Amino acid sequence: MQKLNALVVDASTEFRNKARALLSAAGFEVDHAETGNQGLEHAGRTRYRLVCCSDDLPDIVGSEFCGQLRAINGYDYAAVLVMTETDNARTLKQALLAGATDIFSKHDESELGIYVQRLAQRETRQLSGRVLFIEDSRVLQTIIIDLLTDMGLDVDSYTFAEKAWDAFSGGDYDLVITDIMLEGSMSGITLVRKIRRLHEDYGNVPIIATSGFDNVSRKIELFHLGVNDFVSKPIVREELRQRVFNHITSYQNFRELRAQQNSLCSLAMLDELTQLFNRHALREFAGKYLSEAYRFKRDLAMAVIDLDHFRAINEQYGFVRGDNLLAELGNWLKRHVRDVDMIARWSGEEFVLLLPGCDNHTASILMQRMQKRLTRFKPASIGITISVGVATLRHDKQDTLNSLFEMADRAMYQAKMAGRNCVRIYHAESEKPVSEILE
Ligand SMILES: Nc1nc2c(ncn2[C@@H]2O[C@H](COP(=O)(O)OP(=O)(O)OP(=O)(O)O)[C@@H](O)[C@H]2O)c(=O)[nH]1
Repeated sequence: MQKLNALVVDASTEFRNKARALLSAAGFEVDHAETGNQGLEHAGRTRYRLVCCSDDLPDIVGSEFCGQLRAINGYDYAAVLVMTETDNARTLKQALLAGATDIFSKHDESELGIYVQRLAQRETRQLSGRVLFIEDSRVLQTIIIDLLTDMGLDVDSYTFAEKAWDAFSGGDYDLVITDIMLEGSMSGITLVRKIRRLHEDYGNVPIIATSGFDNVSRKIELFHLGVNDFVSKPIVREELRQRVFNHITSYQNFRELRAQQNSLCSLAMLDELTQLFNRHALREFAGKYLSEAYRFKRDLAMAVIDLDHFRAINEQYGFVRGDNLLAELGNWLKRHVRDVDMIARWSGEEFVLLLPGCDNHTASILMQRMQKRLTRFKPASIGITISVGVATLRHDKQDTLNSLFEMADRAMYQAKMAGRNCVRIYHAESEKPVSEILE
């Protein structure tokens, strides 16, 4: 990494001191010169990352200084800032044409301060991340691996796209840099196409294409294919460095945001105590269960499960133990329902289970089985029983989640009335839960 150093060229001691303070605060080591020629001499001896000069030097004008500075070896990519008293468009144009990076007013130091802070942050920020790099020229491979490792990145380098594709399938990369024309049976274009076909977790990785051709229509084709950026050969080290920096940082920011979004989403969907879905999540996902049942004319059952005498359990063992019981029960329920089912905590000690493909009879047999297993399970070492109400979707009545719940809840209430620890089915014909007890 190049040293973070700067040269201030200005005849005014006051301005030199101000500029030195700003640059030092941003982390630059600062040298100074009073005239343009002195400045050029310094620049000839030391390669500065940033040069800040007045447009009104005692010996040469600022634009001429910029031109001569750019001609010195190693100054192609240095930041050259011209400070002016008279902020006008002509000075700006002249300075930019002569090779200045930007022009700042001496009357507003904050702009210069922001610029140097940003530059220092970019220059000193060590990246971390993994790069998949495919290049068949050994010389170029060495140069680019050196650049990327210097930036703090881990590089997996390949000569053939086939091998790179194998590595990509098993790796978690933050960037892919691939030559488009590669030796071997798979081209860089095929590799890009394969990556972009993947699921978004991997398929969104940024891709920089490199190639010796510099044809605009081919570049546009590559963008259509899904390439994010293009660097022509011969590759300019500094250009690639800046592009890599931008792609890696924005992709990592994007991933961080997505992870935050997912965790917020699961926080909003999960019940904290039992780690089951909450009522909100049930409402969110039930639509899919219902619409599939209607669309494919399939059965959909709902079971409302309520713990018996939980108030007495709380009173006997304490609320904390009651909480532990609910947490263990949540975990147990998750493991004891089928993958296709959805279980949610509806309220305190009441749970709702959606059972796609089950009619009343099948659902009640499943619930009866669950009841028996649960009696043996003893969450938090407390023997419990449950009362369960079961109902199925009535296709002719266009039931909703609410109406399905109402029926299953009424059946559950009947189970309580019948002495608890039993399953009751709601029967649509009579609009009343029948006294069918499954024990
Ligand atoms: N520990 C604990 N208790 C809870 C929680 N949520 C609700 N409860 C308790 O669950 C009990 C529910 O009591 P009731 O509605 O009378 O029901 P029950 O005692 O189970 O009686 P039945 O349902 O008729 O068998 C109340 O004492 C609530 O305080 C919770 O998150 N943790």
